[in-house]
Amino acid sequence: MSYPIRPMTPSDWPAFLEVLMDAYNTYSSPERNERFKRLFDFERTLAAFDGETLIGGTGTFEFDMAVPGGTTAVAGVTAVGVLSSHRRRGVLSSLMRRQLTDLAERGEAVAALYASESSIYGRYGYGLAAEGVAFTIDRRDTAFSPHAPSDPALRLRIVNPDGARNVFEKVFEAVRVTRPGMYARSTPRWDGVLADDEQARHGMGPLRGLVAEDDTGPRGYALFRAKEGFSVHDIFEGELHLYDLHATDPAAYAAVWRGVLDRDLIATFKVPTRPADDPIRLLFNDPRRLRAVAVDDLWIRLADVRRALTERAYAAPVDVAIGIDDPVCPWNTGTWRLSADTTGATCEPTRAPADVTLPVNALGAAYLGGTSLHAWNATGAAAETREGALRALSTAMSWDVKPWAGLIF
Ligand SMILES: CC(=O)SCCNC(=O)CCNC(=O)[C@H](O)C(C)(C)COP(=O)(O)OP(=O)(O)OC[C@H]1O[C@@H](n2cnc3c(N)ncnc32)[C@H](O)[C@@H]1OP(=O)(O)O
Repeated sequence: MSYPIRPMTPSDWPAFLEVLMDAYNTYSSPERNERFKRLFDFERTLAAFDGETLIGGTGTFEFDMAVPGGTTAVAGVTAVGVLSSHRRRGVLSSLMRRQLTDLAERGEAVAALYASESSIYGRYGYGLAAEGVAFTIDRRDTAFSPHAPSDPALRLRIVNPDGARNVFEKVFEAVRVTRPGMYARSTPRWDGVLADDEQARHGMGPLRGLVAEDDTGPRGYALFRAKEGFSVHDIFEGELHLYDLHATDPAAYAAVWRGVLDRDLIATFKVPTRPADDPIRLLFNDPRRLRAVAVDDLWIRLADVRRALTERAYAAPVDVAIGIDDPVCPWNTGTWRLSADTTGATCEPTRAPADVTLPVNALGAAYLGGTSLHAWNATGAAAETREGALRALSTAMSWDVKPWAGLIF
């Protein structure tokens, strides 16, 4: 059966919410729904219909996202859901194909998403491009190394997050361009970050803010929630969840972390996601005590390979003909000559034989600089016909700052 697809209008919103609630087995408060709606540009949504009934949908946000060497426009794919009565009939596949076609036609070369399950999006040409780490830290194990930076000019201040939004924004804006994957936060996006209703709390206490500043202004901040707790012997064993922590310089970074870790009466700190190369691992005296677990961060799909490859810089000069077979976005199929260096790149179709052949997922996975192509070669998914070409491409696509978006959308 085919299910016609068209962009949603505001009048489709209640039906779309019903689909999402059903698909995600969840409930969302009216306040949260309203906040969610404010994030959407209806022209960037798509819905599938069975007769008059909306049975599946998705949308994209327009992000200014950091990539190696700068920032570029990236479509952030979100709110993918299909009514449970209509699953496994190809609705998602139709939505994905249409969405990627629309993006490429609009000149948006790169799509990004957070996947609810890592088995879903590979078939549409997405590759896992960024990984984060989650930490569970015992309060007794948080000593810093004696080499941790410090600055006596820094002061810590506890703030009401609502009243300190401009402080967070200032620090975040300075930091976000430095790490591939981080994206600009619009006002409604900050509304979501700072939301503090019952649902946002997930059983924890109110959102609290901590700012590190000196006479020149803010240099770092953290956003967290805590929950008091007790052992059977009435010993305080509270828990703290750290959500957002950014700083403009090493001393402020260390000061904000210390300000969080030094809170009394907490037994365990949980940090759902940090960058894989988070410097906290170098600051801890005994880094293994951070008890790190890898978590998926961004999946990337090159909707327009040619254009996407010119929208980032490269770590080393490279000149390579890349063969791509892309059944989902057939306009990408062919051989592309990438000539690039540390300042930029050109990418043109070529009749020359390919030096390397890659699935489009591999290019997506490597796009933000965090994934080596070696493993793709080792699984047989990628291959080279010119010796050394794959390693040269992999080296050029790598980047010294690990990618991470750090905020699910
Ligand atoms: C970016 C985001 O928003 S991530 C959120 C994704 N949404 C969810 O997880 C909500 C709950 N799940 C759903 O709503 C649906 O099951 C969806 C959207 C994941 C899939 O929708 P469907 O319409 O059933 O997918 P569709 O029928 O097009 O399936 C296409 C293929 O994906 C496979 N597939 C679909 N869902 C899954 C899954 N959850 N896990 C593994 N494979 C899956 C199908 O088996 C099919 O495989 P095939 O191509 O080999 O035949």
